[in-house]
Amino acid sequence: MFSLKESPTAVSTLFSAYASFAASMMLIRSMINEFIPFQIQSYIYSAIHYLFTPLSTSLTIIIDEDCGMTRNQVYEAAELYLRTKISPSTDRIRVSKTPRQKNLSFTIEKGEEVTDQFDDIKLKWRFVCVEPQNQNSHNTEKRCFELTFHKKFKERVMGSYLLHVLERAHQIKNEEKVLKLYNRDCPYDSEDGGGGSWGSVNLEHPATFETLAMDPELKKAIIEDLDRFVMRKDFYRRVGKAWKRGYLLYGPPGTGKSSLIAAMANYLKFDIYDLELTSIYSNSDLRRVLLSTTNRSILVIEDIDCSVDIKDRLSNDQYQYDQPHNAKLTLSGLLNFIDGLWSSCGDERIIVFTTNHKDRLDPALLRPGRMDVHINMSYCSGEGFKVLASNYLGLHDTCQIPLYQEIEGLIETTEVTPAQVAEELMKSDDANVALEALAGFLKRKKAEGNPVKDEEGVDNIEGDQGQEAKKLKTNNNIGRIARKIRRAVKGRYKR
Ligand SMILES: Nc1ncnc2c1ncn2[C@@H]1O[C@H](COP(=O)(O)OP(=O)(O)OP(=O)(O)O)[C@@H](O)[C@H]1O
Ligand SMILES: [Mg+2]
Repeated sequence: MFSLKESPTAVSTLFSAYASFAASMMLIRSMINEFIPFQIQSYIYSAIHYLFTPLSTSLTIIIDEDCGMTRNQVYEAAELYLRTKISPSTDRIRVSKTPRQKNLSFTIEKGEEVTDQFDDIKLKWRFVCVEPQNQNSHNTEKRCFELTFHKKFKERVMGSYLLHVLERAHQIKNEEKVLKLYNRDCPYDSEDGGGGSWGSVNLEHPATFETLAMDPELKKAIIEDLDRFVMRKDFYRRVGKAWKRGYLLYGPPGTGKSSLIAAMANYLKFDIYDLELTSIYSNSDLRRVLLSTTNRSILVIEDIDCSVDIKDRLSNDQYQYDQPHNAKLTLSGLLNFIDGLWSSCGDERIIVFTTNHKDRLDPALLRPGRMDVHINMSYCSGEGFKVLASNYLGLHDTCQIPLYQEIEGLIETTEVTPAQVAEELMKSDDANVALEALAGFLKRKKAEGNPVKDEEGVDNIEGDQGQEAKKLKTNNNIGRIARKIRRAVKGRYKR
């Protein structure tokens, strides 16, 4: 060992050795350029490069922005994923926001690196942009991500890690998605497309399954049904059915039918298309409107019993669809129409009909198998009141409130809708005052002689209508309906 300080002669020897090595390399290079054909030169250079470069232990995956004409989904996923990995050491960050995004989004700038850890694997991401060489060319810059890691983790990165990136990106996209409420009366929004027939506003309905006052069993059954539906892509494909599901929500006004639709949309992150059948004048119109709806959406037709006059308007259309000559398009015809369209071009579609009068519906619509799930949205129950008291007054521990127990008893025997209960609870921020108001309201209702439920929750209306009303209005029925739905759903998927 020697130190440079101690031995100036050693330094000069080192420099002269380096100078003669550099001179010989230049000589060899100029001889190669002079005497060896160009094609062979590149082989020689790559062989020299191979000999003098130490064997690399790392592997780099290139993820280009585009694959041919289409966007590379892995690139898109990486872009979203890396937003969550920006660390304090990152020097430059880009910020953006589109109308479809709830929050600002941050991305790394070109040349920046981000590190990640997946179990015991250390990974390094780099964002690379290559400017077009010719400034006048129409080519835009080429962008890609480089993902570098130790070679020994190749299998795990290619399999589990990249899948993890895709899944996480999907979650982020869902969390950030601004849901849209499409309506044909809303002003047309060019950014949202919709084939020119739908306008849209942001869906800002705050209803969620947590805030819905419903029988807990029924709520659970609906959530399970939705979960199963979205996970059954392969099932629908295998059995050759359109990947869609129909719900019929029925019950008196103010029982939460529209709120349930909003809760479903918020839960699934599906947009809502609110279709007024009265605004449709022909089959071709209907087809155009339906074709311009997107996948992962809920098509809602409210108050379907009030839309019966569609029969006459649709029957005059010159483009009769799947209908015998002179036949009128019925509600079931409309459903066949939708089925036909969606089995050829729609995925992950939910259709919801609502009505206050199930008894007025076309029997074809109520036939088993027509709408997949029938949900009775009924009057407020004790369980429903609990949810509303917690939502509106923040009441959780209610054992100490005698008035609360009294109200629970009154609600079980009086027909009040959740909307009416909510209105009373909003009368004061003081829980006691609000509960007083509600108790007074319930007592007045009872004294006014509103149909009162008997012990089994069946009211005392007589006659045929009464029979139907009994089914509609029975609070205690909800649990049974929930069990029925579960059984029906299980049976359906077993088959
Ligand atoms: N089950 C419920 N849970 C929580 N809030 C409810 C419920 N039902 C009604 N509400 C409250 O009452 C309001 C009206 O309810 P909603 O519009 O959902 O009723 P609806 O059944 O669709 O009525 P309609 O038959 O008139 O369309 C809601 O904005 C909500 O505040
Ligand atoms: Mg409604």
